[in-house]
Amino acid sequence: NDTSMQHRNLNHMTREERFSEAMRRTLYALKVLLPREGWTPVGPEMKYLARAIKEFTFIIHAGVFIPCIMSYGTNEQIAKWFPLAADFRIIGTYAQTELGHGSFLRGLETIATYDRANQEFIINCPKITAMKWWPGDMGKSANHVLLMAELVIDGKKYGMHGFMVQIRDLTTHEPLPGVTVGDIGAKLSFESVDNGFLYLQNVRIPRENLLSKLSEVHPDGTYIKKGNQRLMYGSMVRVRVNLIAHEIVMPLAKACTIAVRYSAVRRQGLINPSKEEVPVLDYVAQQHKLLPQVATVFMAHFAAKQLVKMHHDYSLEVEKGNTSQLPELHALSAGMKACLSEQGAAGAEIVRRACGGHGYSCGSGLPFIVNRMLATCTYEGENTVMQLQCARYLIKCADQAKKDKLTGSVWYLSDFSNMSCTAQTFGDLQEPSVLVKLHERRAKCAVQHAGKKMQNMVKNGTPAHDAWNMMATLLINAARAHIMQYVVGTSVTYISELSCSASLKKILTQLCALYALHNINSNCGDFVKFGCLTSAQCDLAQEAEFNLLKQLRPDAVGIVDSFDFTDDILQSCLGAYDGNVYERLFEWAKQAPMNKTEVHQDSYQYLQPYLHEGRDVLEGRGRNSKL
Ligand SMILES: CCCCCCCCCC/C=C\CCCCCCC/C=C/C(=O)SCCNC(=O)CCNC(=O)[C@H](O)C(C)(C)COP(=O)(O)OP(=O)(O)OC[C@H]1O[C@@H](n2cnc3c(N)ncnc32)[C@H](O)[C@@H]1OP(=O)(O)O
Ligand SMILES: Cc1cc2nc3c(=O)[nH]c(=O)nc-3n(C[C@H](O)[C@H](O)[C@H](O)COP(=O)(O)OP(=O)(O)OC[C@H]3O[C@@H](n4cnc5c(N)ncnc54)[C@H](O)[C@@H]3O)c2cc1C
Repeated sequence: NDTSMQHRNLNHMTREERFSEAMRRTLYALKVLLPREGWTPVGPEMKYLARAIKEFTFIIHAGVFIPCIMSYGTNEQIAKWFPLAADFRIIGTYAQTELGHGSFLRGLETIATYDRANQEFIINCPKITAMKWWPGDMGKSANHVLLMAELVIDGKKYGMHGFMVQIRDLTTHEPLPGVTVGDIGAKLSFESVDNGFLYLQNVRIPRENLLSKLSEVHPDGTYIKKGNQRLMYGSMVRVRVNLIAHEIVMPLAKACTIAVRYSAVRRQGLINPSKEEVPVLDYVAQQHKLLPQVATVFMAHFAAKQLVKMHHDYSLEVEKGNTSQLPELHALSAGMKACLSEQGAAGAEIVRRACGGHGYSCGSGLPFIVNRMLATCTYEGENTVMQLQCARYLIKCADQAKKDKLTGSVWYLSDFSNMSCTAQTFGDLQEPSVLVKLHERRAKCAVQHAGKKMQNMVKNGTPAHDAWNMMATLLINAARAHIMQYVVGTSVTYISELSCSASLKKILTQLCALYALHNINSNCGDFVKFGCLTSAQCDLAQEAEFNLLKQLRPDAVGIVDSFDFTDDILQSCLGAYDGNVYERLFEWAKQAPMNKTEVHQDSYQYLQPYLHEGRDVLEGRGRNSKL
C-alpha cells in the first residue's frame, strides 16, 4: 500500500528513467520499508520482495557480491566488508566475465601480479579482451568489485582468485585512477540494470584484499593453498541454485497467471456453430499450450526446494571440511539451471504467443517476462556448457555404476531391475510411480547410450576429447533426461509427503502427471528408441495428457490465482484480477508518451509538406497533377 513502492508505468519510461527508478525503489525498499535481520529482508516482506524483484537493482550486490564475501573471505575480511556491504555503504558486483571469455574460466586474462616490495597486487587488463564485461550493477552503481583474476607471483600463475577492488571514490563516485568503467549499452532485457565494462590498468590493491579463505599470499610472496580449490567456483553453484526460484519459477508463474486469466476472458470463435463465441481457454489447443507450463511452475518449484535443501546441507558439511557432495551438487545445479531455464524461457514464450496480438503488447506484461527469462539461459553458466558439465558427471557415474551401488540423484544408473512398462490403459500412465520409472529408465538409457558411443569411438582410435566433442548432442540429451527424472521424482515424493487437503493433493498430482506426460509426449522418440514405451503406449500417453487437460480446465484460473500476485506486481492489462482487459489496455495505451499530444509535432514536420501537396493534388494544383 506504500505508493513509493507502486510500480511506475515502466514501459513508458526511457532506459535511464528505469535505471533511476529501480535504484530509488530498491534503496527505499531495503533502507526504509523492510525489517531486516542482518542484511536480508525476512518474513512476508521477503515474499513480497521476491515478487517485486523484477525492477530492483543491486541484485548482484545482494545475491552474489555479499554471499561471495561470506564464502571466500576470512573472518577478518568478513568482519571488515560484510557490514559495509550489508548497509549499502559499499555497492559491489561480481566481476568475472570478460569481453573475450565467459564460459572458459581458465581463459580469463585479467592479471593480479604480487608486488612483494609494497605488499600489493597490481591489477591489469593486458588487452581489450581482458576487460571485464557484463557484470550487473557495475556500469554506474558499484563502487567495489569482487574481481576474479589470475594470480601471478614471480611469473608463476596460480589460477583464478577473488580480489576486493574499489573502483569509484566513495564521496564523489568518480572512477579511481587506472579505472575505466561504464555501461555496456542497451540489452534484450534488464533495462534497469547497469551491466558494465571495467578496464583496469595498473590498479594497486593491498595484499589483504585477496579473499583468503581458500588460499593466501604471505608478505614474502609465499602462496598457501587452504582448501578444495573447486570451492572457488562455489558462488556460481549457489547462484545457480537460488536463481531457479527467483528468475525461472517466479516469472513463469507470472506469465501463466496472465495468459490463463486472459484466456478465460478472451472470447474468439466458435466450437459448436450453434452456440456463442467461446473463451479461448475452451480450445484444447490452448489448454495444451498453457496448462503444461502451469504444471512446470509447480514441478520446478518443488525440485528447486529440494536443490536448495541439498545446497544448505552441503554448505553445513563444507563448514566441517567435507566437500564430498560438491561434484554431485555442481552437476545437479548446473543441469537444473540449464534445463529449467530452457523449459521456462520456452514456456513463457509459448504462453505469450497464446495471447495473440495483445500478447505482443508491452501492456500485457509478457514481453518483459519473456525477454528477462531468456537471459537465464546465458548468465550464471551458459546452458550448453552447464549441460555438458552435468553430462561429464553422469558419464563418470555410469562407469562407476558397473561396479558400485550408486546413491543420491544418480542412484538409478545402478538400478538393473526390470524397468519395462506394463501400462495397458491411459489411466495406468497417469500413475506417479509409472511416470517416475519411465523417466528413470529413459535417463539411464540416454546416459549409457552416449557413453557407449564415445567408448566405441575411442576403441576405434578416436582421441577421447574428439569423441566427447562429436557426441556433445547426445551428452546434452543425457543431461536433460537426468534432470527431467530428478524433477519428476522429487515432485512425486514432495507431493506424496505434503500434508494438505485431498482435493489439493489431487490437483497437484494431476499437475505432476501432466508435466511428466507432456515431457514424454515431447520426447517420445527417446522413450521408444530406448524401449521404455511401445508405439501403442505412446498413443496412450497422449490420451493420458489430453485427459488431464480436460480434468484441469475447470480449475485453471483457480490454480494460477493461487500464485497470489497482485495487479501491481503483474503489471498486466491482460492479467489483472478484475478481468477488465479492454478498458485497461485502452487506458494504458492512452498514457503512452506518443499520445501526450494529438499531433506528434516532431514527425509532423516531415509529413506536413506532403499533406499540403496531397491537398494540391486532390484540388488539381499538384506538380504533375493529372487530375
Ligand atoms: C537488493 C534487493 C534484493 C535483495 C534480496 C536478495 C535476493 C537475491 C537472491 C538472488 C538470487 C538469484 C537471483 C540471481 C539473479 C541473476 C543475476 C545474473 C547474475 C549473473 C552472473 C554471472 O553470470 S557470473 C558469471 C557466471 N559464469 C559462469 O558460470 C562460468 C561458467 N564456466 C565455468 O564454471 C567453468 O569454466 C567450467 C566449469 C565450464 C569449466 O571450468 P574448468 O576449470 O575448465 O573445469 P573443467 O576442466 O571443466 O572441470 C574440472 C573439474 O572441476 C569441476 N567443477 C567445475 N566447475 C565446478 C563447480 N562450480 N563446482 C564444483 N566443481 C566444479 C568439474 O566437475 C571437474 O571435476 P572432475 O572431477 O575433474 O570431473
Ligand atoms: C543479463 C546478463 C547478466 C550477466 N551478469 C554477469 C555478472 O554479474 N557477472 C559476470 O561475471 N558475468 C555476467 N554475465 C556474463 C555471463 O556469465 C556470460 O555471458 C556467460 O557465462 C556466457 O559466457 P560468454 O558470454 O562468454 O559466451 P561463450 O562462452 O563465448 O559462449 C558462446 C557460445 O559458445 C558455446 N560454447 C562455449 N563453450 C562451449 C563448450 N565448451 N562446448 C560447447 N559449446 C560451447 C556456448 O554454448 C554459446 O552458444 C551476464 C550475462 C548476461 C546476459
